[in-house]
Amino acid sequence: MVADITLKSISKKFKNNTALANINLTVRDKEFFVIFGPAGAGKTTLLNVIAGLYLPEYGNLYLNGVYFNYVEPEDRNIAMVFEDYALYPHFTVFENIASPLKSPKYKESKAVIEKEVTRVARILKIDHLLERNISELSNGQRQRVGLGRALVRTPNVFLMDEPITHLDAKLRHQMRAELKEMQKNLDTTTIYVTHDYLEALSLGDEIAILNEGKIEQIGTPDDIYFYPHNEFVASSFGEPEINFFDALVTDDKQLSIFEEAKIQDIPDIVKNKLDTSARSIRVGIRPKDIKYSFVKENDYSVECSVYSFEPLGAKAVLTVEKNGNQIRLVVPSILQMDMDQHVYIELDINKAMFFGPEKINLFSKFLKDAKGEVIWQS
Ligand SMILES: Nc1ncnc2c1ncn2[C@@H]1O[C@H](COP(=O)(O)OP(=O)(O)OP(=O)(O)O)[C@@H](O)[C@H]1O
Repeated sequence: MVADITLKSISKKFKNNTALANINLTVRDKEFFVIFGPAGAGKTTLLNVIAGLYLPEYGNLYLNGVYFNYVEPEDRNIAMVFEDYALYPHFTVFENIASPLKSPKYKESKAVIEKEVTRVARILKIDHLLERNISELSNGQRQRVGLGRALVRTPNVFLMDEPITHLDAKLRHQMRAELKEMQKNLDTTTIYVTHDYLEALSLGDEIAILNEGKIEQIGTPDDIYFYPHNEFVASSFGEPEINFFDALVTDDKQLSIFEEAKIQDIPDIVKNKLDTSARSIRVGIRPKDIKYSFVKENDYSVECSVYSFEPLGAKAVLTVEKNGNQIRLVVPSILQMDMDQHVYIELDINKAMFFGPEKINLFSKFLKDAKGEVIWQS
């Protein structure tokens, strides 16, 4: 069953509040497509538009190239999985998973129901729990039953809205791997909403980043992490967050970030993009790409003072202060630094990203035309 979905110029308002503004995207058949964004970005609204629960004010939806704005939700063959599964608590796992197949629309035979429920329960590794009541399950097991109930219908498309957000960290990690494998086995187009960047990077074949109802970028996890289109995307992916520095472009096309220290020669490929007339640029460097030392090692060393030191197992997040700005680094946790202690840092300019006017990455591979349609992505 082929299921690709295209959204063209979709807009949706709630009174005066624009929840979605000119959304253009294509989800390819059998793709695991992630919609990522902060609270209130419009993620759930977008799923609801695809499911048919909201009609967009403007724009068209296509399923396999066929216009489907006015197809009723129940006729779209789209299964939605929410974080809150609303299971029947007094029924068994089997009965819960089987329930969609007993609805007037499907009314499957007993044999078909038995086969389908067993198939799905095996994929979700809950086949040993089929006779248990929902009230006797852990939260993680309940979430799987909820997924199972969506899976038995073999829909064209799955829509999943933060289905594992409230599981504990260990189980979430495990479920991430299982969801990915499950999707491969099921061979079904999946659109998955999350505000967790690790979930987005590990699950998505492609990720759309939504912010204030607009698409900031669409791309593969590598595109998003290594070529973020703008500062918003760069700062949304990575923990601790990427550091941004204001830099001055000098006449000889070098960069100056700190008065007291030089910056290594920037690569020619970057020089060619720099505009000396603009004079200022923002440099983004991830915390793992800044070195520390306790003595001034060379002309590139910048003296800072320790603002905070957070041990996180083997690694620690060291925050230092320079000229009133905070800079985050990842360091080994055995270092044990004291507040206000002096340290030196060195930026690895070869790992830096460069953001120009409008906070756009000079090396962005994400281009849109005047109508907001993506015209090029590597
Ligand atoms: N039924 C509604 N009536 C009025 N405003 C709404 C309605 N649903 C959503 N909104 C508004 O639309 C915007 C987008 O909301 P939406 O729930 O789609 O965001 P989200 O990205 O899913 O957020 P979250 O991660 O918090 O669930 C928000 O400003 C929200 O307040």
